[in-house]
Amino acid sequence: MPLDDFEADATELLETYDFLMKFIIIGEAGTGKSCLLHQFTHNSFKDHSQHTIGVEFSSRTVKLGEKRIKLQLWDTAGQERFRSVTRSYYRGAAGAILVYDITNRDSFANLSRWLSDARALASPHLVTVLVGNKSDREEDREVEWAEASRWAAENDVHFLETSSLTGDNVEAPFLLAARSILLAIESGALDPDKAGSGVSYGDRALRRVNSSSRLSFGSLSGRPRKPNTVALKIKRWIPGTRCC
Ligand SMILES: Nc1nc2c(ncn2[C@@H]2O[C@H](COP(=O)(O)OP(=O)(O)OP(=O)(O)O)[C@@H](O)[C@H]2O)c(=O)[nH]1
Repeated sequence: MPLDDFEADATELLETYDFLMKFIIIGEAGTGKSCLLHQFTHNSFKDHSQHTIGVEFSSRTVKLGEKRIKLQLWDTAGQERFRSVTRSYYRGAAGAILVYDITNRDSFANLSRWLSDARALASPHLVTVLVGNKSDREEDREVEWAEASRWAAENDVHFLETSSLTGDNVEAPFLLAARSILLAIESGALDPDKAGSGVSYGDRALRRVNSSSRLSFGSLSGRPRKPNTVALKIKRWIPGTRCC
């Protein structure tokens, strides 16, 4: 294959996706949200992490089965003084990664407040994963795994522990949330076409429609999309002539 073709293919693979999902990362200041996200997006520990000011954005595309999912990741500041700003980013989130620090009991005690805020403001189908971070500091543990697991079950959220320092389990919360959201789409509980769902169809899905005149999501969605939502007409206008 000529090098140019190969590069075009590689670029296309990197940039195309089936679904775009909005995620928020929330929880008390200092629990390791930014470091968790940095491990997930850069595969390394973020040295000398500073408090987040307001909100920071990053993204990563993951593969679940045949589906490519682009995750839009909004890392929010945990400090109280930014709360009104950060809350405004909850709107339309499909997934929430709710982080506490296993060595800090206060960060666990405040979880209910974070969760109720997120549920009030994000997508009605919000999928939440509770993350107990800093699992590498076992000797300083203040929150037992069993207690957190119980809280998660009572509040209907997924749960796992991670270490942003060692990288242990850092991909799991994001993949778990994305998978739950995909299942909700498949079951018909979540409609990506609906405003505020926190999910939208990606360019890969659209391109497949353009090339085959029908959408193929395999088992993910049996419902065909309206053709007029994907047809894009571009008319060329030459200066000096009448347009259209
Ligand atoms: N040992 C250990 N330290 C961690 C881990 N994750 C983060 N830290 C440390 O915890 C501190 C806070 O990390 P951040 O990622 O900045 O915390 P944050 O939740 O984003 O804080 P805000 O932006 O203020 O909300 C930093 O000193 C990190 O080095 C971890 O998994 N293990």
